[in-house]
Amino acid sequence: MAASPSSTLVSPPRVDLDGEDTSTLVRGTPEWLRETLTSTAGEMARLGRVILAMVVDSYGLSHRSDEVVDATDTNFRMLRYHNDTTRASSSDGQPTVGLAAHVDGSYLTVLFQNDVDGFELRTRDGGEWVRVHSPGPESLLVVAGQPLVAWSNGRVHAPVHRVAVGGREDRLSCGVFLLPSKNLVVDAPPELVTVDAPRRFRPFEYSDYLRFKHAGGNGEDVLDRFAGI
Ligand SMILES: O=C(O)CCC(=O)C(=O)O
Ligand SMILES: [Fe+2]
Repeated sequence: MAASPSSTLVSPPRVDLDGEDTSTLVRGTPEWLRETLTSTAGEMARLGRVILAMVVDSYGLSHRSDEVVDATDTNFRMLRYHNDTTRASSSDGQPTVGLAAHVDGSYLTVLFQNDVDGFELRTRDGGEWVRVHSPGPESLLVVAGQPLVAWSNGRVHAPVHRVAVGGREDRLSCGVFLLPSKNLVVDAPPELVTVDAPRRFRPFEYSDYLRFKHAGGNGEDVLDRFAGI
């Protein structure tokens, strides 16, 4: 059966890029690696912000992209999924899950993985898991999360995803989570609430959503339960 995520993750350091002192990003990490991590996380965060602005622009709201992008924070996280052959297959033929199915609580997540696949998306009808193959070391995966669903009044889809393990090597990944600022009120702009597309979510403070999500599990219905109208 599915292993608990914590048993396969090796001390994922959470890095607060917006902290006062970025040199404490990776305390206990050698200097040479610290610099690499800091610049990698910084570049991935920059890319995340550019993509978020592109999403806002794509709704004809370029005048709003600064206000959305400026009210964000970032987290950088590194994950290691052990290739544990004793748990590589289970009696019911289901893959071993290294990270349980969830929907992200970020606006966007920018992910990089080594060449060991394992990231899987659930199809929108909920019927099937689809493996996302990394096209190569120069590619990143960008995943939408629930705050973007709320901001876009339901236009953006935040996919349920998980990580399946059991390959020949450990899977390594790192990701930047582009989050609404903690006390930001996440709300769809008036342009996206129309007669044809009535309001789907009440405005909410991001920290309240996070508290609700952490208490209530990772189900894809979290946003609806918390703020659905
Ligand atoms: O490790 C991965 O590829 C996915 C990580 C992920 O989905 C998450 O941390 O939210
Ligand atoms: Fe995720």
